[in-house]
Amino acid sequence: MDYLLKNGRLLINDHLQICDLLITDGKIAALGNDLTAAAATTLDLQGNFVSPGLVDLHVHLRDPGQTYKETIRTGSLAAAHGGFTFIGAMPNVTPVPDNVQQVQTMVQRNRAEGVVHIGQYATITTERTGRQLVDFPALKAAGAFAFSNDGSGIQNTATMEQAMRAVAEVGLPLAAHVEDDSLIHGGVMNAGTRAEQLGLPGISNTVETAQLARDLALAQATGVHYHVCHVSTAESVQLIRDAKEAGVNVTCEVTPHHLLLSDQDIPADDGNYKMNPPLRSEHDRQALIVGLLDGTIDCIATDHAPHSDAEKQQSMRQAPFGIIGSEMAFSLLYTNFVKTRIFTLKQLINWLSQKPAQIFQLATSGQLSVGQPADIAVFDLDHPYQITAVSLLSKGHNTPFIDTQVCGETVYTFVAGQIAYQRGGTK
Ligand SMILES: NC(=O)N[C@@H](CC(=O)O)C(=O)O
Ligand SMILES: [Zn+2]
Ligand SMILES: [Zn+2]
Repeated sequence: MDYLLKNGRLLINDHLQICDLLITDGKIAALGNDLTAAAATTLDLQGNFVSPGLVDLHVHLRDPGQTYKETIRTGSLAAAHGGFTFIGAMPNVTPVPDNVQQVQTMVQRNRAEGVVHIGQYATITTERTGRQLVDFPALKAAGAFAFSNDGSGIQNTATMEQAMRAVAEVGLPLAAHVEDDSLIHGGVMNAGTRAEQLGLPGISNTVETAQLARDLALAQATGVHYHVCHVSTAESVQLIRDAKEAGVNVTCEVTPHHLLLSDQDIPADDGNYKMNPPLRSEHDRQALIVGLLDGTIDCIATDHAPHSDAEKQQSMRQAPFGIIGSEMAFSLLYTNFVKTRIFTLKQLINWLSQKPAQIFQLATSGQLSVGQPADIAVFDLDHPYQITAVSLLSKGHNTPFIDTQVCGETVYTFVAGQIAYQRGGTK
């Protein structure tokens, strides 16, 4: 079906301006005022904001293996609910996409069962453990869009060095979860005064930065496109800033929760505040904001990590790491950073759309221009709404942001010109 979107507001020359947008054959066919198209279905957007579809380089779909937590279907519906039209699916699923057949299976299933575009990560090592590298060229040919062992760091330096050399050859990004296992000591939240008050074991910043420093040296030597997942500390931002200045081919992402919360916001021993990396200090949080604003941090990715209610209702000592993020990322960031004038709307959309698409060289451009695929999100910037558990399309409800009042509700998400989500539509 073709659509004529009337009276939306688009960012044109840094300003929101009323503009119509015509979608035909899955592409943006025209932009302008007073467009008409007899054959298209007309939708009056009533001044709502028309954005390029958002791009999330980091989600966990749990399928196959843990489909009680999420499936390709529910995870992609959650993404569409948040205005995302492309997501990168992490490979910490069972069976592991570490071989040609499983990567091909995942690529086919993502296409058949997902309601948004899905890029499939293959692992770096077999079974996402040990030192046995995957067959990088074969997995690229099988359809992997990048490589990652997300969920764990690569502990052995020689393994990482060889992986980087091989991934540099195939020309895809290597997305690293940086975490030195020998420094964790059973920590479950950020080390510091809040962990001491709560009597919980802490995770130091060096768990992340020690391995990051190692990796940056290896990235410089190998020339690989090294992408750092969920950067969380001030020291990491500085290391990446220095590396970029030295010409290292490094990019990185930050999550909404690390931008929004610090460990001081953890009210009690509550599993919904447990994620990896943990919520850090206020000093770290401020450094992440500065890092985004000065270009050290390239983009925002949710690290959507669904778990069951029963798993997350436990103490932080027992609950698994991770919180959901797809469905509230834009609203939370818009409300807390754009409405408060810390970010402009243009900056936020750049970090959530154009920039991630550009650094991973995706087919989706993150831009609204004639001829581009019609991957589009429409947001209501003006009317506040409440994030509620019942409104979520994810199987997971594990987020500290339930019952938060925000603006920026998704009204429509179009993927390749078709409606993937619409407000008030059926589940
Ligand atoms: N972020 C998390 O706390 N958890 C992720 C793994 C990961 O992103 O490292 C998960 O798969 O649950
Ligand atoms: Zn991770
Ligand atoms: Zn993750």
